[in-house]
Amino acid sequence: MEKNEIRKSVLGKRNNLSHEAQCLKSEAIFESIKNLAFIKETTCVASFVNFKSEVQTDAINQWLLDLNKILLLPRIDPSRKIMQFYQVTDLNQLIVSPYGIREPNPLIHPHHPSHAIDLVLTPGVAFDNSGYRIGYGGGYYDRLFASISEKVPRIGVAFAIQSVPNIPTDTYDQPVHALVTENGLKNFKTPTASL
Ligand SMILES: Nc1nc2c(c(=O)[nH]1)N(C=O)[C@@H](CNc1ccc(C(=O)N[C@@H](CCC(=O)O)C(=O)O)cc1)CN2
Ligand SMILES: Nc1ncnc2c1ncn2[C@@H]1O[C@H](COP(=O)(O)OP(=O)(O)OP(=O)(O)O)[C@@H](O)[C@H]1O
Repeated sequence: MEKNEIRKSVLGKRNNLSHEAQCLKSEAIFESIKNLAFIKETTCVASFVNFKSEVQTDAINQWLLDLNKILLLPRIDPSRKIMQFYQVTDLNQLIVSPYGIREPNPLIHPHHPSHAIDLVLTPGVAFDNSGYRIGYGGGYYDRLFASISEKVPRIGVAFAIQSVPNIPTDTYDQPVHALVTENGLKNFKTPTASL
């Protein structure tokens, strides 16, 4: 299947999860993330704010804040095709962007350089058995991963129904090192992954 077909098919399945199933699965994913021992060693975590039928991340983000992590959330500039991270300390201060994602407000949230990130919790539409991912098609995470060290752990956060056997790859595609779903954490055999 081509990327676009996979994107459509997985989004169809994800949109079909009941609200209750989404909540329960998101809670299970949060529990798995809490059990990741190496999070203790991180200072600066790039996370995301769920939109549409994605895994709900507010509880995860609040937990990171409660642990005194530097929490970075993304904001995109679609005309320049760039994504930047801002430090957020209060999730109530996010503002809704024109395409409907809650994002940091650059007027009050400090911009943070991406080289300071030491863990990336990564959204996605589909992930395959090697860690390759399909997102919403902007290439924002591919560009982020190309610009930071490969040693920085990148963990996909998704429902198990978003796992697919194989995604066709282009030269710019960047895999995640692991995927956390409601069934737990799965590590991929990537050259630099060591979780
Ligand atoms: N929760 C979350 N935040 C995220 C991402 C994500 O996947 N999930 N992103 C991951 O990159 C970035 C946002 N990426 C986006 C990419 C496309 C569209 C969008 O509205 N696309 C149009 C079609 C655009 C086109 O192809 O012309 C649409 O879906 O209608 C929105 C956000 C940063 N923040
Ligand atoms: N490192 C890069 N430099 C420049 N352009 C890139 C880079 N990586 C990806 N792109 C461009 O981004 C576009 C979208 O890529 P792709 O369809 O793989 O996005 P995606 O992984 O679904 O989206 P996202 O990462 O935003 O979730 C492609 O047209 C590609 O040319």
